[in-house]
Amino acid sequence: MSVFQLRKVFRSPICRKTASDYVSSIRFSRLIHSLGFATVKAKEISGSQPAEVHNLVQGKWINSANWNTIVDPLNGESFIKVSEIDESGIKPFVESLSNCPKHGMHNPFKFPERYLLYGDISAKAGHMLSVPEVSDFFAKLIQRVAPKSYQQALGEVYVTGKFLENFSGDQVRFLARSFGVPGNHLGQQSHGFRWPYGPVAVITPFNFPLEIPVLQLMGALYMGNKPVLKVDSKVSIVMEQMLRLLHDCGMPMDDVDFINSDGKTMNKLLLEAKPRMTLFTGSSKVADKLAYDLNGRIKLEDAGFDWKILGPDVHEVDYVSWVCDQDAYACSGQKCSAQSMLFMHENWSKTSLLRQLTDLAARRKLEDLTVGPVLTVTTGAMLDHMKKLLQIPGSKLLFGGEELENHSIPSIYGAIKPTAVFVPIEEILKGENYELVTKEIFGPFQIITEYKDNQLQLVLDALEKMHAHLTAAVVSNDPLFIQEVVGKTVNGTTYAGLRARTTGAPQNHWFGPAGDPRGAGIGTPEAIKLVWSCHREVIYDIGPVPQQWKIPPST
Ligand SMILES: NC(=O)c1ccc[n+]([C@@H]2O[C@H](COP(=O)([O-])OP(=O)(O)OC[C@H]3O[C@@H](n4cnc5c(N)ncnc54)[C@H](O)[C@@H]3O)[C@@H](O)[C@H]2O)c1
Repeated sequence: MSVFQLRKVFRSPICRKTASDYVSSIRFSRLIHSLGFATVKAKEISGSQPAEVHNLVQGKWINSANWNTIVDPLNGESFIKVSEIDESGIKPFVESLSNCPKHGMHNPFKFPERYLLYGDISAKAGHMLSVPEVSDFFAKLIQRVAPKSYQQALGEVYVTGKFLENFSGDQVRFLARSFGVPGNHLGQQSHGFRWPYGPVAVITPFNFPLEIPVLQLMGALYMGNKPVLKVDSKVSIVMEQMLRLLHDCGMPMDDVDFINSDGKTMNKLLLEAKPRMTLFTGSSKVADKLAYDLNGRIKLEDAGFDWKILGPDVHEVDYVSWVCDQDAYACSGQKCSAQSMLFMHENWSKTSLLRQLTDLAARRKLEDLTVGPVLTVTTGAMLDHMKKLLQIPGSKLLFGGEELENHSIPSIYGAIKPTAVFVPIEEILKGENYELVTKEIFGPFQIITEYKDNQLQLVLDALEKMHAHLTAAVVSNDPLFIQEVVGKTVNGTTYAGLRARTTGAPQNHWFGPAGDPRGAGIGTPEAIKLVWSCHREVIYDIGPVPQQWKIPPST
């Protein structure tokens, strides 16, 4: 949008309204036409009525000649056609990013009205996601492409809506709050500002098709950047629809570019367009490649091998068993925060915990998607991994370890029952086993081990050797135990206390890895400021020069 157009928008009566005026004025019409933005019907997408996903660049929805067909993860039908840009088609995206200067679309000295615009857009979009018809639409659309239970999918929409509500009104401008420090003499003051990077890129994976891209994209926009967004094509239909909702809520068409492509094409786009910052959420392998290719101009939310320790104090076995089951197997274990390893104090082995974990896992079924397709690991790969683990002395299969029954999940995806393999703690630490045991299996799969009172150091040694430090849980109400474990570990999102869990990335607390200077965060004001802005100091020194001042000797 040009300066002229922007001024026109802000002189328009709509822009003089407050966000809440606007929300109330649209409430009635939204209830009737709340899906006016949508171009697909979540439930009706099928092999005979395939949906189409388009690209957005320089303010226009475009197609390429190249259509990637996505198969329904539940039955293998070709149900979505994604218009994918190949390497020959990236020019408009490169040009679009290049048109954004380093100082961004807005900053505290340029178009501050846009902070308010994004407060308004967030208010409207947050409201839209709270309309049952709209939240149901997104929950069902998420379920179609990243199958998970309705409650898990709706949870994703809820968190996204609450996040948007959090940044309504003046909250976007408060993100860019500056501070001042008095100087050494009259007229001098230093001011610290949050400054945008300008052209940026957001790359996100398949498992949270709405929450991760919306939270990161909006953070980028709030701070004044111009993002190009790339979501895994398997699920990009969700963000395509969400962008249409955001446009409906007042987001200027040319503020965000949206590209569907394979990883290689996106990599090329990044090398040519040279975004000043890239936020990558996905596997550590791609993360490390991009960190190298982009000379470190990147922030990462990468793999999670997340652990939970059950401390020596045993309480509320039913509750803790239920949380363990949810952490390991909700969304078929495809949360980056899923519990990958459970360290159980021997006191817990004497309780019904393991039996309850077995029973809770057995309740999960394909019909309600409490267990379902695994989108990045095949059944064969998961079962092979299990077989390798079972060769470790003392290891045993606790439950699962079989393919799901009566399913039509295509063989490119995985379909196994929730699985737990026990491996003795002493064996985990052995050099020849450690890498195998701590390999992230992005599916319903966990390792369980046991430690005795005098073996806590072995547990801490195992944690010290891990390379990913995303989430963790210390299940204990013993403050000295919590202190010992939290003090000797680094995970970025650590829950401590009886109700501790590993999963849970709501909008109200920081979520992200620690122990890596490239680590990003998501969700909170601190995460947005860290990832999407840099510090700029302006030192005002306006004088006056003292009377009688004379040129001093050189120093
Ligand atoms: N830390 C977090 O917050 C978080 C959140 C979700 C998922 N994850 C992690 O993501 C992984 C699962 O997702 P995945 O297997 O689909 O990840 P992935 O790394 O294969 O893909 C992630 C995204 O990167 C794109 N991509 C792939 N190669 C690329 C390249 N060379 N250049 C640019 N883009 C490229 C993909 O198309 C996709 O959109 C797991 O390891 C999981 O732990 C982490």
